[in-house]
Amino acid sequence: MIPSVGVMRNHEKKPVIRTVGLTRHYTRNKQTIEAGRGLDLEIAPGELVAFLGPNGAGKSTTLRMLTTLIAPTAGTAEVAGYDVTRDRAAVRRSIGYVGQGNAAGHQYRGRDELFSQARAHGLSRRDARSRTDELLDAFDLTEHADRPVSRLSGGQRRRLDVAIGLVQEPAILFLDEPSTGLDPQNRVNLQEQVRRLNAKLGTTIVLTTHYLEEADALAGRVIVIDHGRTIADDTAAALKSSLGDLVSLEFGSAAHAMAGAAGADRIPGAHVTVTDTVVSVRAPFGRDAAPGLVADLAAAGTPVTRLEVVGPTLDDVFLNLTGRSLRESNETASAVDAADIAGDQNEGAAA
Ligand SMILES: Nc1ncnc2c1ncn2[C@@H]1O[C@H](COP(=O)(O)OP(=O)(O)OP(=O)(O)O)[C@@H](O)[C@H]1O
Repeated sequence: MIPSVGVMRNHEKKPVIRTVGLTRHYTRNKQTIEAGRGLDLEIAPGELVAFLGPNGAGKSTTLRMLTTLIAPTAGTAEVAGYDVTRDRAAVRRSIGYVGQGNAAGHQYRGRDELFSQARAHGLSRRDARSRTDELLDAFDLTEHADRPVSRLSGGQRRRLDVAIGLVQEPAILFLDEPSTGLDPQNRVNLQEQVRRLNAKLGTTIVLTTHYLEEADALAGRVIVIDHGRTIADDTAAALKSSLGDLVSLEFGSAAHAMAGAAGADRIPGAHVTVTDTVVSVRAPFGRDAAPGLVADLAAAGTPVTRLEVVGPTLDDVFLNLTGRSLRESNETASAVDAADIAGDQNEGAAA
């Protein structure tokens, strides 16, 4: 059973993000694209939330509405108590936002970018300098800090982008695919920074990702988005445990496999499929049930010749919900021509 959608976990705290029926349509080649379809959402202060979904699911669109960069077609959203349509300036003052592109200007040094951001947010020269050094160090950028941004690698620029988003220690931080373009080591480094910010300062963080592992490892709450809709909303652990383990049993013959399938069917909540001599069983607590099942089948003269138990991944959760693999959906969607949508990307960007 998939847990409730759009439920705020901490009911004692007033939500800092609340959406009701949040909807966004685009028109492309005279066709309407429903990038956001009636999102109802409440996020409490201090939550670390990942929007997980394949390319084109509507994650960025949702983030761009919440950060006032684009206007909703319908529905409402409040961020930090301000309406994203009526109080855009107040919303912007209350948040940090790191978009998908490299926001850092090219002619400046990374150090200067950070320093000017810190000054722009009201820090004294001394504090701005120490904040700059702290962020350069945190993102392993110290040795690259005095090079023009144009000469940094894509991964280094991405880290600088995120560092810039963290300068003013916002109460609410939105990160649009912060890890894209980073190598695994820098990805872990970034995740560590995000986690620390959340834990140390209680910053509410909403990030988008199509990395299953990232959502799994980092976020306290995973909101799975597909075709502009929320299709699941819970902790990664709860989403996975709702699905259960996958137990594969191999037999010496197809007849034994049929007997195995009948035995596996008795496991509570089991979903059993048979392919030739292999029986696949998806069941909550399948791992715990497997030894007993194997023993029973051996005693009945239909022994298992090979056993494998695999815990569920978030990809399995997505597959179960949509009938598609998240990984494959990403690959397919990546092939779509991005040039088509470049037209109104910047709509509403000027406050
Ligand atoms: N400016 C635009 N004009 C027209 N269609 C758009 C525009 N921006 C997004 N779309 C479409 O809206 C849908 C949702 O896009 P969105 O960028 O929100 O998805 P996403 O989940 O963030 O994907 P990704 O992981 O690739 O960033 C897609 O079908 C996309 O092609």
